[in-house]
Amino acid sequence: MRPLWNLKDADVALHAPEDSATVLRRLNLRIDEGEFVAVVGRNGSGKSTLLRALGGFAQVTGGEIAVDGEMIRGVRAVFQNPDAQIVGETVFEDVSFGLENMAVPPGDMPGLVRDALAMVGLNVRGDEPAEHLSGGQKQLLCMAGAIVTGTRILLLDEPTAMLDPASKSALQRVAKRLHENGTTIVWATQAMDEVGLAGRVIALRDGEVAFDGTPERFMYGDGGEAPSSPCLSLGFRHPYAVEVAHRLLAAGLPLRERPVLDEQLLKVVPALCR
Ligand SMILES: Nc1ncnc2c1ncn2[C@@H]1O[C@H](COP(=O)(O)OP(=O)(O)OP(=O)(O)O)[C@@H](O)[C@H]1O
Repeated sequence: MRPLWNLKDADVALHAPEDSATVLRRLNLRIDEGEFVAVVGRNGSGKSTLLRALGGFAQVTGGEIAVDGEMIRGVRAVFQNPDAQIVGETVFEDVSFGLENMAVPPGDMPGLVRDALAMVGLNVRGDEPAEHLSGGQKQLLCMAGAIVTGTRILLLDEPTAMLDPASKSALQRVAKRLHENGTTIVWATQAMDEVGLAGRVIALRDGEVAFDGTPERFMYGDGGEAPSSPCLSLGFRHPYAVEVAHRLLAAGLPLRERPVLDEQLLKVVPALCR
């Protein structure tokens, strides 16, 4: 696969080297086109800084970061604080901002904006002032503004943090669909129940990579039977499906798969009864 980012011994600081301490140290990571990567870690571990570095918004102060410049040009990011990203006065103005930059004909914009709003499940009028939206609705608005451009690379920083369960599921489905259509997604999260959406987990601890592997290995470790895992070592709890599976394994039941998502657990358990 085509590498989009290749970090070699990269140190990353938030601002110019002279006024900011290094946040990420000696990162060695390669992320390829088409990957869906979950970036996890406790508060302050450096998830947002990594996304900023990938988006070109943070300083690489040591080592190197090689990027596929042509692909990266279209990258779209949704960061944690939606208020800092909303640029339009109304919903329509905000979502269409990226289209204006791409010189999309004005006549095409209403349909594209409508589709993006429907896709993220934000049911508000186009002329609604953006400042009237709730925190979660603003998060969905930013997501609509990111996907309306048809971007092939999405950087999402805890995009479901402010969402109710239905909106959270809807946004996860959107990400899944975009990924199936080839979009590269880097998704920072603290919600262990969404780690299984990704094909790869990068866990950060104190600015360093503490784990890089599949969601299954993150939740079950290398042995699979013991109730310990990189997930627990990093201070997180197993999501429901993993907790149940660990208990079934501890009870001696022969699970053929290692579920990470609830829907995977729902397939594994009936197989035990056959
Ligand atoms: N604007 C800033 N100025 C100075 N230090 C900052 C700034 N933003 C973040 N930091 C520091 O950089 C480190 C990493 O922060 P970062 O936001 O990348 O972590 P995070 O894993 O995304 O955290 P969270 O889960 O709380 O969002 C922390 O030690 C934090 O204090």
